[in-house]
Amino acid sequence: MLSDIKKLLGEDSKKLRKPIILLTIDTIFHMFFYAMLYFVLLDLINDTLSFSKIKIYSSIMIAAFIARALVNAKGYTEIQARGARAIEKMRISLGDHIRNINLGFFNKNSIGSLSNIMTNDLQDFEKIITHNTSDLIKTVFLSIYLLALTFVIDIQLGMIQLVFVLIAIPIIYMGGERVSAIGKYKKHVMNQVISRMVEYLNGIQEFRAHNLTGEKFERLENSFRDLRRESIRTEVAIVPFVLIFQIIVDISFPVLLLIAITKFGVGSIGKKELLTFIIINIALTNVLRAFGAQYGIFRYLKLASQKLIQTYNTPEMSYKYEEVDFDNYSIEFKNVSFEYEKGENIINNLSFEAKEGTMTALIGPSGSGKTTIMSLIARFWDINNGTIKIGGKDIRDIHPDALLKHISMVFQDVYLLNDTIYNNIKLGNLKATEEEVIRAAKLANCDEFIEKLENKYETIVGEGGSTLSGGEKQRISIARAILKDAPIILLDEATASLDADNELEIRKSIKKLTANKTVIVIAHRLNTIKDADQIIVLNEGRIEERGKHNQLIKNRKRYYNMYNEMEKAKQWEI
Ligand SMILES: Nc1ncnc2c1ncn2[C@@H]1O[C@H](COP(=O)(O)OP(=O)(O)OP(=O)(O)O)[C@@H](O)[C@H]1O
Repeated sequence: MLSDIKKLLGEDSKKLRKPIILLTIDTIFHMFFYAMLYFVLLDLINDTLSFSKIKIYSSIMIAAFIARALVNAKGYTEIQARGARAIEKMRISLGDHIRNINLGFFNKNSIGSLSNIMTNDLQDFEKIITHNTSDLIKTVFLSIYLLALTFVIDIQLGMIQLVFVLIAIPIIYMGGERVSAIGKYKKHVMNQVISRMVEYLNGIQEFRAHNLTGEKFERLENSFRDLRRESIRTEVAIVPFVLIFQIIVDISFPVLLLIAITKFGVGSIGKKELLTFIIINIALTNVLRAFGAQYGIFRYLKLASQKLIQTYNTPEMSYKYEEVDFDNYSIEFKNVSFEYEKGENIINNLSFEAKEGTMTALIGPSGSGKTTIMSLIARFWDINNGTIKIGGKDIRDIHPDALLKHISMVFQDVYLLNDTIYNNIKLGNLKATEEEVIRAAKLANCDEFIEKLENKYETIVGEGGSTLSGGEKQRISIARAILKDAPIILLDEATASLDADNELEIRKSIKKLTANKTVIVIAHRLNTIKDADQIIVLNEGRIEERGKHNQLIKNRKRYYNMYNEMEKAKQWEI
């Protein structure tokens, strides 16, 4: 475990040494009470307990008590403060790490499991470093110390004591193994609860619309029930092992006492040794009991650090350059192949060039790979074969953050933070001035609807932007992109039926956003397609046709058919 702590906390683990040492010193002071008890009992037996001796013993006890209080207070406050600071840093670095991992990681880990890692696992790990580790170190240290003292008093008694400990330890270890096994499943159930809760809350509108709230809530309720069952199972799992462990520890006391008294009877140990042994044995029994209880908790909490290490060990996307300047912003795909899951090729040997300052429209049936191409340009995923170059530079050589500085993305599903409209637009460029933010809002045709709101730019938009219409949200995301002013624009046009006003506003704002930029657009509208410098028709991750509108119409193939479909749909709308 200490190696886990070192691995996860890095340099910060050294800062925990001091409070742990302080808390261990506290246990040494704790021993003073047993020492005093020994002397008092000895004096009572020898009838030598005088008032002056009582004064000395009391003073030592009071001094030990004060020393304990001081050391304990210092140790606990330091370990809490340092632990909390270390965990805060870990949260940030874990967030950074996850940001730079290939998105495949999110495919393999559900929302529930990721939330669990970022909240519960980190909290459990915090408990390990702020409470559990020092308590365990204390009990282990004290047990060894007391056991060694037993050997000093009498080797035979020490050996018998050791036998009891050696029988008890594997039992508590087995209990720990059981807790680990069941705890893993409990964590899995916990992930499911969070995932279903997110699913329920996100989809509540949809579920209501389809009269599914009852069924979906039942799904959620079932996961709550599973969690309750697993929580009880985890708690109960350790009980038999702790009980047997404690029975062995408890039995060891009278057995050893009997043997010690017999030895005293036959004269192989003296009165002093017998007394010392009794006191040490009482102390050791208590310490071992505490160890048993702590160990179960420790094994459960330890699961958290394993999950955290696993996440840390997921490699980040590699890169050669931390920052990059491009000579130009042409995008080139050369024999690119890509699969999300092994054996399922989604993009097949794809080659095309989108020249700087031009607009490339991607069209094709659902699932043909349009969104995937966008994600590959932004390096959310790394390709399996071929190269993607921007301005002649392979994007795999560039840090994902550096690459994204040159790219603006406007997607259909706009996610807004639960913050003011102003701050949501400013996300495009955190260094932008107020005038720049308002200018971008005006260019994106947001200004008019924002001015109608009671708190204008200071209006809080609600989680995910729930208080705004789809069109308004999309315009805010366009304002963001205008503010960012990146030379490459990846744009997924809205398919959702926007009202005519909204559509017109959005079209105008997109025109301003995309002027003179390298634009890749998933096109759903005829105007966009007609205006594009190049149209790529995709099917099953392959280019089926490519060219300008007039050219493709003449070809009379898939594009011609799709275009006619769109025309018909347009007439229907009218
Ligand atoms: N994260 C993912 N993990 C696994 N498979 C995925 C993932 N995202 C997309 N796919 C699969 O890749 C294929 C291409 O999907 P993509 O979203 O690129 O298509 P699209 O042309 O944009 O479709 P649409 O027009 O419906 O948005 C689909 O079969 C889809 O199921």
